[in-house]
Parts: sequence; C-alpha cells; structure tokens
Amino acid sequence: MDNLDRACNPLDMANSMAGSGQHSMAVARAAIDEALAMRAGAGAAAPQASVFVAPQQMPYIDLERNLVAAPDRVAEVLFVLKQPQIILLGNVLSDEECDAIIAHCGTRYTRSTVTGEADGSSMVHEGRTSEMAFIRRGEAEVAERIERRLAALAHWPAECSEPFQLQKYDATQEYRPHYDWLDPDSSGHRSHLARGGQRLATFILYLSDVEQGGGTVFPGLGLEVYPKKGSALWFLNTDINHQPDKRTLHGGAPVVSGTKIIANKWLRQGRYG
Ligand SMILES: O=C(O)CCC(=O)C(=O)O
Ligand SMILES: [Fe+2]
Repeated sequence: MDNLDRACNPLDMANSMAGSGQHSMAVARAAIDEALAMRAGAGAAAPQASVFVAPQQMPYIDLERNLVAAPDRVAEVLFVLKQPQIILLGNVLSDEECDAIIAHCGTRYTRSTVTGEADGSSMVHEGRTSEMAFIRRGEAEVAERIERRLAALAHWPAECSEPFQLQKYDATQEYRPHYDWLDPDSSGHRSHLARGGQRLATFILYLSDVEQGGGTVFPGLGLEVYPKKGSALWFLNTDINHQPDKRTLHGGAPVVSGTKIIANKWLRQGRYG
C-alpha cells in the first residue's frame, strides 16, 4: 500500500515482489489488485455494481505448476518462451468443443480482411488469403464456456476481449507475418484503439489438426508452432507498460495439405463492446 501511495507502477511492483522469490507472480498480483481496490474505495463512495473497472495490469497465465487449472478444465503447459512471452498450452479444448465451434460456424466464412492503415476499414489483402467467421457474444453456449475458461486462464475479464474470430485455411492459404497490436502511429488503427484499447495478448485456439504445413511462425525468433487440435497458443503483444512489442512478428504459414481452423481471441486493455 505504501508503494502504491508513492505511485509506483503496480505491475513493476508485482514483478519485483515475484522476482524477490518470496511470492509467486499470482500471489503478488493478487495482493496488488487488493491494494488497488482498497485505494480506489478509500475516500470515495463505494463503487456501484454497474460500474466496470478494467484491470490496470497485464493478463497472465500462472506458470507456477506444469498444469494450469481453469474452473472446468486443466490445461498443460507444453512450451514457454520468456521474452517475448509465448506459451503453448495443451488440452485447453476437448475435441467435441472444437467440433462444436466449427459446426456452429458452418458455412458462414467470408474472405479474410485486415485493418486498413489509412482509414481503419476492413480490406482484403494478398498477405491474408484465409477465410474468416465471427461468433458474436451470447450466440453459442460452447463459445461462452470457452470464453469463460480463457478469461480464467488469463486472469482477464471476458468483457475486455474481442469476440472469437475464426480463420479457415485450405491448401496454399496463409497469413503472412504481421503484428496483432494496433499501431498508435497509424490513423486507421487509432479508431480501433479508441474502442477497447490495445490488444495486450493473443490466444490462438487450434480447432483442427493439419496434415502438412500451417504452423504459426515467428520469423524473428526462429520459432514455428505446429497446430494441434485442442491446444492454445498465447503471446503477449506488448510490454508491461502496454507498449507494442516488435518481437511478436508472427504469421500463419501456408497450409500444404488438410484444413487449418483456428479461433483468435484478443485481450484488450479495456472493455470491448
Ligand atoms: O494462422 C495462424 O497460425 C496465425 C493467425 C494470426 O496470426 C492472426 O489471425 O492474427
Ligand atoms: Fe496474428
């Protein structure tokens, strides 16, 4: 509390508490969340139930153990890169859940788009040749359940995330290397930033196995993650001060044979509505 009163950055404090070895990151952040909530309450009227306060820090996955538990499922930590943070989790979805999401989207796919740099509009781009479909919030029970699971795994409210975006790649289709963070220097991205803030973290849910090709590649890191049905890839798009991290350049390599279907979930700084 004293440090908070001296206006230290809460995330730096959590990192240093955890770094001192006395506390896990989860315990450190919980303590700081509690102190922030107390400070917000002190001297002010009790917050109304309808007032939504976005978390101030970063979403995080608790890596204390090799298994990470959400209330309704236990996932496995399969791979961790520390800087930039990239985590591969296995067993996040059951095969039935993957199939149910794919079935829900049926044939509603349309050619994928990217956000125009100039005006922020959605435009077809030769670098993204897949097809996409969205699942609106409240539309499918299975999507709601998985959204709650991801929110628990990432310690981040579902309200502060974009609805699921599915991407379907058939043979030859790809998404060339790009960033998921929105560029504050691009006028087109600024309108998207105004709605929910920066994309702090990405979850890519692999909904299908792919016979050949279709890895998620990080060219600057020499890393390729192979799609595996039910696994989820997580990475932080920004540093702890919410500034874009250029090391997160990534793409979807061309599918050679089979069909790759993923669901993207982007975690925002604030409420996305
Ligand atoms: O297809 C992939 O593995 C990556 C997809 C991606 O980066 C995106 O949709 O933003
Ligand atoms: Fe991406």
